[in-house]
Amino acid sequence: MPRLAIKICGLSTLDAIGAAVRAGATHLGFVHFAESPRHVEADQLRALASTVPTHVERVAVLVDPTDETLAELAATKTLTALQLHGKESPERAAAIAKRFELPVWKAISVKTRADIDAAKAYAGAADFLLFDAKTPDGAALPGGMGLRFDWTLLRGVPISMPWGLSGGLGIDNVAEAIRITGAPMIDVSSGVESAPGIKSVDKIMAFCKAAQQS
Ligand SMILES: O=C(O)c1ccccc1NCC(=O)[C@H](O)[C@H](O)COP(=O)(O)O
Repeated sequence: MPRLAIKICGLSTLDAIGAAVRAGATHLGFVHFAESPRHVEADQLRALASTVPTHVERVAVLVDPTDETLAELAATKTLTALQLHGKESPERAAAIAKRFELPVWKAISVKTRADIDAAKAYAGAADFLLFDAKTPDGAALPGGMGLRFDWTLLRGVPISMPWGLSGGLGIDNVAEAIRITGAPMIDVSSGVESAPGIKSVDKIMAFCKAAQQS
């Protein structure tokens, strides 16, 4: 595993996947949430994820998924993790991990230090925490909106499990975000797009380069 893990999220084309892999992304994210401009159906996810080299992780991004949805995605046999981006409780996260036998990532919506502290409840229930910006009440999506939180909130916070930073990252701020937070893993979606849901090969390359050089 490289010093810094990089997840490019919301992929829906072979071109963008190829660029992310060539640029050194360690994780690729596939959003399965109908309201998202990045939504991919299970069949599309299977077709896309099956082209990804096995050394690159394939993460499905879901919002309060039912067991039926999870079963459909798990049946693609292409995933290496499930990212829960809704209001899933620690108990629900643990139940999903047990039933579907895949590592579970829990997205933690952050606005205040209390949100970060509350993430401790997922120790032993989830395998990975992804700190992302809290989207406003009534927002169309719980993620992928290019919003950032105050990164200094993470300074000096002991986090006892694997974790990553997300929310509003882009080519021009990713180095600063890593410097402030010490994040071992970073995740980006809209920061490498030319329009909502449209990934830019050039931006993916530039983002990974900026992160790797930080
Ligand atoms: O990206 C989406 O459309 C999405 C929809 C529903 C739930 C989560 C979603 N994205 C989750 C991610 O992992 C994003 O990469 C993360 O929120 C950061 O997004 P951005 O601020 O656009 O880089």
